Amino acid sequence: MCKVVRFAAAARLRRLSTAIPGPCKVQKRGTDILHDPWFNKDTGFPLTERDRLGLRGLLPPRVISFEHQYDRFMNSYRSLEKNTRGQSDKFVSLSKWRILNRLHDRNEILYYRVLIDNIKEFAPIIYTPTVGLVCENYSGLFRRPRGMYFSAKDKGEMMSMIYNWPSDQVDMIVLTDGSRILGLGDLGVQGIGIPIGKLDMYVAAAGINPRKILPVMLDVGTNNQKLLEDPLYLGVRQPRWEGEAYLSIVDEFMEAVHTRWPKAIVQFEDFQMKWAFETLKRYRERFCMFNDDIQGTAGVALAGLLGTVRSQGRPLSDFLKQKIVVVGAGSAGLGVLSMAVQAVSRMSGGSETAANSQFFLIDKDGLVTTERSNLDPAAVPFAKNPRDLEGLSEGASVIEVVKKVKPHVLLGLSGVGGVFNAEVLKAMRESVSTKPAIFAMSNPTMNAECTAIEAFSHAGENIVFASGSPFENVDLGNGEVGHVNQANNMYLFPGIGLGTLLSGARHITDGMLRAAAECLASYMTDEDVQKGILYPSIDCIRDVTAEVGAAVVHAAVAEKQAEGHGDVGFKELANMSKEETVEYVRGNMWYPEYCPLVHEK
Ligand SMILES: NC(=O)C1=CN([C@@H]2O[C@H](COP(=O)(O)OP(=O)(O)OC[C@H]3O[C@@H](n4cnc5c(N)ncnc54)[C@H](O)[C@@H]3O)[C@@H](O)[C@H]2O)C=CC1
Ligand SMILES: CC(=O)C(=O)O
Ligand SMILES: [Mg+2]
Repeated sequence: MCKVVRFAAAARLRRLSTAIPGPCKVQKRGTDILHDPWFNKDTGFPLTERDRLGLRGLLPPRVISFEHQYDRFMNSYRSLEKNTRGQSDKFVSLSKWRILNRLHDRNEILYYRVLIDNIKEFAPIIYTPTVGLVCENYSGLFRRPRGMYFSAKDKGEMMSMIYNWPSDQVDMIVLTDGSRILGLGDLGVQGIGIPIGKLDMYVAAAGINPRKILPVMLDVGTNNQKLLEDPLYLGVRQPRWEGEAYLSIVDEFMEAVHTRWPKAIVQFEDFQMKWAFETLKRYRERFCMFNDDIQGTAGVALAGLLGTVRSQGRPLSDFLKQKIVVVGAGSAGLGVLSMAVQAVSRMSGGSETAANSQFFLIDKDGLVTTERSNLDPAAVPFAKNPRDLEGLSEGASVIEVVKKVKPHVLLGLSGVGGVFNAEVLKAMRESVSTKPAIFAMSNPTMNAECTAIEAFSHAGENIVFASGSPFENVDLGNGEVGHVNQANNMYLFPGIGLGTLLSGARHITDGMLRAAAECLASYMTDEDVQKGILYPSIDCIRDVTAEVGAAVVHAAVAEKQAEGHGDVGFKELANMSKEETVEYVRGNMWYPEYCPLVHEK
């Protein structure tokens, strides 16, 4: 249950609301409006509006209400489900994505309404896992462009190109270079599906106005040979730019964006590790930006890790005693470790180096120690000194580490499906925890370190389980249910973005990110957490985002980062109580309703 009214119920209440939304100005007339998904209402244009906007005769005469249009769409969706029964999962998922995408291309208000009202059902289609399939097949699926594409060929042109985007105001940008799309690797230009999916989540969860979002692909080539040889491939056919050439392209993009929209927030998404860390360091003091894979994931994982302590019926201070094995030393795994180590050192009042002792890091070459040659600088703080290890050495395998350490938590961010095999999961039965936790956080589903069924059947029924992509709860066969949590950064990035926007902060600080994570960590009740439910249902995503957004606003005020937003200045923000801040954030969420269109020359 959400903290306030269940979101879906709230949405239904709004459907019944009789308040008429204010007018929207449109510079177009006639068919140009019907072809513009921002303004198109399909058969929903009232007759007076048809007269005013030159639409008479361009539509069938009957005016269909919004509710009726909504029901018609859902009926076609249900028919599609029925008609594709028995087909392959891939076929069914892509068919569902296509029907939603066609609506997105045609009528944004209706699209976002069905998305918001049915977020639990549609998130797995517009987001992980189906978005991964869409990216893999993007060149073949491509019908219409969405967002902007800046390529290596546009060097020197970006400052003017940015003005080709039709919206005067952009608040939220999600940017990728396609180099590490989920656990699917380098997908080049096809990775644009990720910014589109993430921004759909921004609209659904944070109520960012869809006219103020911008998905961006920075296409600097691809090292994916299969794509380079694919005649349908739509990206630049060249190996990826590297070094200074690469950075100069990203610099140019960031300058162009902030020249046109100085307050736009840029979320970096699915960059390969070296550029994820490098760009975060390069831009976080200069622009309002964050890296979701490093920072958003870290907060969601930390909230989950604190939840596992509560699930054992232990006080939070016991976090200092937890043994945690992280499998995957990439941008996500290292981001999680660095936030978790900071939390431990804050709780203990000790140094971050001392805090490291409870964490074990494993990458594709096994346990990471200081003996590793070519140790990545970002992993250095988490490398174990072999002197501190009893019976384990450099490169020890996952099973060796789990057997020896008997960790409270085994957390995967490796991008490799099945790494938590039956042997590893069975070894977790010897965990020192009363509720061993398995976090298989890699996406999409095929890349999860294990499935939910595997986890409950091999590691035991008393585990806590979380995955990055959704799995069904597991029937344990004894009348009990093994609860599946979705440990995905979607629980935080919308609130980080919205809170930053509404605070008017110029930068996203560690304190703002920490506030977001702590807010998520405290969202669930003790009763739920002790049942193994660490994260809220996705049905509550707007409510979660309102709380997280408010926590971010508060932190921005406390750190004197907030400059205010619109009519609400720093002083007003600083005078708001916690509840008032949540209401301020909630009240600024856009909600899809047809507005009366007024023609403006
Ligand atoms: N649930 C969530 O919210 C999030 C999930 N992810 C997922 O995490 C995965 C990794 O993302 P990044 O860290 O950005 O990737 P990355 O490519 O930067 O890092 C992958 C890491 O896994 C290690 N690895 C590869 N094979 C391994 C094996 N067999 N055993 C142990 N370690 C192995 C690599 O050495 C590397 O350290 C992806 O699947 C991504 O979808 C990423 C961000 C958020
Ligand atoms: C969820 C996410 O950001 C990822 O898998 O990369
Ligand atoms: Mg990502």
